[in-house]
Amino acid sequence: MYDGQHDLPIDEFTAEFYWLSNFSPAPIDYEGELYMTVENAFQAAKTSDHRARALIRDCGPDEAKMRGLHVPLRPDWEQCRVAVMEDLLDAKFAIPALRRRLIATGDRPIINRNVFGDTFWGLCRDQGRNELGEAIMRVRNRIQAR
Ligand SMILES: Nc1nc(O)c(N)c(N[C@@H]2O[C@H](COP(=O)(O)O)[C@@H](O)[C@H]2O)n1
Repeated sequence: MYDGQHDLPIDEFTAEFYWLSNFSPAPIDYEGELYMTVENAFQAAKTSDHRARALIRDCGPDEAKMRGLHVPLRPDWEQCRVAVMEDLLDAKFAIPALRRRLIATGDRPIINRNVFGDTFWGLCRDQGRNELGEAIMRVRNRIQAR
């Protein structure tokens, strides 16, 4: 039966779609260390400083986001950050329960709409690249193609 939603964009990573947020629980391995969310792993990936990584690993995702602002950035970060994000999302959506949820979104556009001005990873006031949403959709495409 048509549920009226199959082609509607998912455009907020809140409430029933909070699991799409990088801040939602998703234990993943990054370079041999366990991180409890994509956000923690992503912020740690910005740096090769082991002490900074450890501090980012052992806190919540909001704190990790803050701590990631102050790490010594690896020199190639601008060039590799989208690929790093996509690798972490591959790991997140390899978790069976999350993979099932992602598959259930079918072909719905996924848009990281936000109010905090992030026009790289999302859309703010209808402006932006939505790199996070695009990366999640590429992960979904790969899963669906298997
Ligand atoms: N909660 C939150 N506040 C902001 O101000 C943000 N820009 C975001 N975006 C998320 O932050 C991650 C990327 O971090 P960098 O800006 O590259 O350091 C990514 O998870 C975005 O979705 N979130």
